[in-house]
Amino acid sequence: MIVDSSKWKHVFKLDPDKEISDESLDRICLSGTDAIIVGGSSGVTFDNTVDLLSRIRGYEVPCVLEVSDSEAIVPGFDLFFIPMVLNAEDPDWILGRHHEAIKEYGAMMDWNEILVEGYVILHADSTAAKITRARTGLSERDVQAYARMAEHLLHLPIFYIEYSGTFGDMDLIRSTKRVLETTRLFYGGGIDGPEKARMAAEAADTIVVGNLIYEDLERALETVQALI
Ligand SMILES: CC(C)=CCC/C(C)=C/CC/C(C)=C/CC/C(C)=C/CC/C(C)=C/CC/C(C)=C/CC/C(C)=C/COP(=O)(O)OP(=O)(O)O
Ligand SMILES: O=P(O)(O)OC[C@@H](O)CO
Ligand SMILES: [Mg+2]
Repeated sequence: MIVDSSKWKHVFKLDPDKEISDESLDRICLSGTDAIIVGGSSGVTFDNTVDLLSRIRGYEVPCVLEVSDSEAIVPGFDLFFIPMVLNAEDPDWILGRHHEAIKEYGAMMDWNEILVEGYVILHADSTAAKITRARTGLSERDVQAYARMAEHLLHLPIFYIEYSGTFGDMDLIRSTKRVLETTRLFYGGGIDGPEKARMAAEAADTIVVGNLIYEDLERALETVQALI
């Protein structure tokens, strides 16, 4: 069965490069979140991804692999999200790596399971920004233009504003959402509890909670309840 991500309001992002106990994972998977995304910008390997998938697979929650390294593509997820970093200065992260991966896996890919995310990375100090050499000093009009490109030029299902590690500008998220019609707006970055979860959920379609899982599990779980 193909999972439908178009109604998700809250997702947790688990990093295969970080440790999580069975008890914490159990609470995350049973929290009522709409889905778990498995992904990270560094240290993601085939082995640590298989390990995390096999532990999440015991639960019913939909589970997505957000591919950041073609050596760590593991079959068996419900969906695969493929980031395309629209504001990357290094074109490798827009289409280069994707071309290499499709050369290798193209013949065996089930395209119905694959969703491309148009990413705009805005936190200059994040690993993702450094790796991709993201142009982070963008104006509101720049970001809106990327959103329109994602929707109308590229027909992408997801536009992802990534502030990984810091809480972003909610006015920018709101004004970007206004220019999107069908493409879903994902927001991630610095959600450190229910208050910010609510603020972000009012501005974006789907919010992503990552680091907080590893920093304060109780508050991470409260971000799910905050949206109910
Ligand atoms: C049968 C079978 C094997 C089927 C699989 C088929 C399949 C899914 C094929 C995929 C084909 C494909 C097109 C793959 C893409 C390959 C690839 C490497 C693309 C590049 C992705 C990319 C742009 C990565 C850059 C980094 C990035 C944007 C990562 C996204 C996640 C992110 C930002 C996480 C935040 O990370 P965190 O760890 O929290 O770090 P910081 O806060 O420090 O930034
Ligand atoms: O880790 P945080 O800052 O919550 O960010 C979530 C997600 O957008 C990371 O890709
Ligand atoms: Mg993280």
